[in-house]
Amino acid sequence: MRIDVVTIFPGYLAPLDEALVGRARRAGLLDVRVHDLRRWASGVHKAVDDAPYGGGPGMLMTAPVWGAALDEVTASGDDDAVPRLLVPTPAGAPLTQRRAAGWASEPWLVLACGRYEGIDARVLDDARRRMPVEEVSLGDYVLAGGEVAALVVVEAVSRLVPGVLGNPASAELDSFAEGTAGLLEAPAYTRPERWRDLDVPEVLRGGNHAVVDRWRRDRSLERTAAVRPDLLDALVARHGAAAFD
Ligand SMILES: COc1cc(COC(=O)c2cn[nH]c2)cc(-c2cccnc2)c1
Repeated sequence: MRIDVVTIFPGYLAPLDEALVGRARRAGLLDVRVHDLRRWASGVHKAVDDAPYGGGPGMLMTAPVWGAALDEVTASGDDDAVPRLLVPTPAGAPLTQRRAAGWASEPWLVLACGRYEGIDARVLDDARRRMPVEEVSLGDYVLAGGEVAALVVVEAVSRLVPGVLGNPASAELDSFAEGTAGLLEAPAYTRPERWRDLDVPEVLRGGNHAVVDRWRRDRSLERTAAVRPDLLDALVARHGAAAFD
């Protein structure tokens, strides 16, 4: 999978050289390219922003700069390959595991990192004429730019790309993955068996997998009911009382 990230702060994407994503890049599983948007800005100041029409606070990133950048980045694929353009923004649809899983099977993603108050709307309108475009929100808060959100999206997607995770089964049992039917993960333990007078639950130290699975399911239900009752409502709506089996 190829992932391009366009930003005025390339250094913000340095963590993509580290750990899971860094290893996957070096193993040739991911082709991640970071581009400095100012490459496509003109003039001595390489301006990428201007005042919003209609007034309002702050500045917006201009269409000509983004248009030139996306034209070059999205034209650099094999033959006539077309990427999916993802734009982190508070005005986007929520990032979910399901959406990340869908993107993990795409051959090519481009992430556009907004700064200031955002990007001239015509940039996405124009891009939609040539490629799929999705706006994605990490949550109901405002960041200073899309770079941190891009790191989240790249990591959430990359760990689902075949071969990237050493143990693919762990992705199956993520919270929110289909494998756990949308419940939060149960508390987990490892050695030592006793630590600061706290013991690992007895049931986990036995070998009975059916009993362990039941215990984990019960703890997941408890935890989900306590912190995410909305997920439980969705589960019951989907499966009825069988959700608690
Ligand atoms: C592309 O347009 C954007 C992008 C971003 C960066 O992303 C986030 O903040 C975010 C992504 N998920 N949740 C939050 C921020 C603004 C923005 C800034 C100030 C006022 N209003 C909007 C605009």
